[in-house]
Amino acid sequence: MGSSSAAAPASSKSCPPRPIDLSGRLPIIQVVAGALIDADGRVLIAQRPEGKAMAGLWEFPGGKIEGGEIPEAALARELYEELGIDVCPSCMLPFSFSSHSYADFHLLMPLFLIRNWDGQPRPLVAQDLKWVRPQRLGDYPMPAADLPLVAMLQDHL
Ligand SMILES: Nc1nc2c([nH]c(=O)n2[C@@H]2O[C@H](COP(=O)(O)OP(=O)(O)OP(=O)(O)O)[C@@H](O)[C@H]2O)c(=O)[nH]1
Ligand SMILES: [Mg+2]
Repeated sequence: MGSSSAAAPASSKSCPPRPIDLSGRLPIIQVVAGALIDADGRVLIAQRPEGKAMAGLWEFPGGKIEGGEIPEAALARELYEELGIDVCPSCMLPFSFSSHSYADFHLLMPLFLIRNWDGQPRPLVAQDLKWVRPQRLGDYPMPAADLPLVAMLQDHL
């Protein structure tokens, strides 16, 4: 208090590089994703279809939040459209989120953990689905925004 020195906070020196664009030029895209976890503790990932951005990469099922939707409603809709399963919003456990600048948009994506659903997931949109042990998720190329989420899942599950 009262000092005019403008020393940077000590923590700023140790901040790891993060892919965030602070210029304000990027539109924010709000997406919601779910990590389905089966009885063996494996996580479901889906391979993005040909013709879409980031085709071939593996991701957590989900998609863009549409106008007026809350994240849980959007995720229930996306999981029905993409996997043919019914998930009750109260079974979606908020886990973490990604805030990541790609070249042309900034992604804001909450990730929910889901252990209960009705139906058998089918690749209605994805090229392929895989149930993967958390420690093996690194074997599958995923979008850059997902990498911190994968690390958190590996620590948590
Ligand atoms: N669903 C999902 N999208 C992700 C993940 N990671 C990530 O960067 N994204 C990006 O979030 C954006 C939204 O994804 P999406 O293509 O699934 O959206 P959508 O299901 O509504 O499809 P649509 O826009 O063709 O209708 C894409 O640019 C996608 O690459 C992820 O783990 N899951
Ligand atoms: Mg999608």
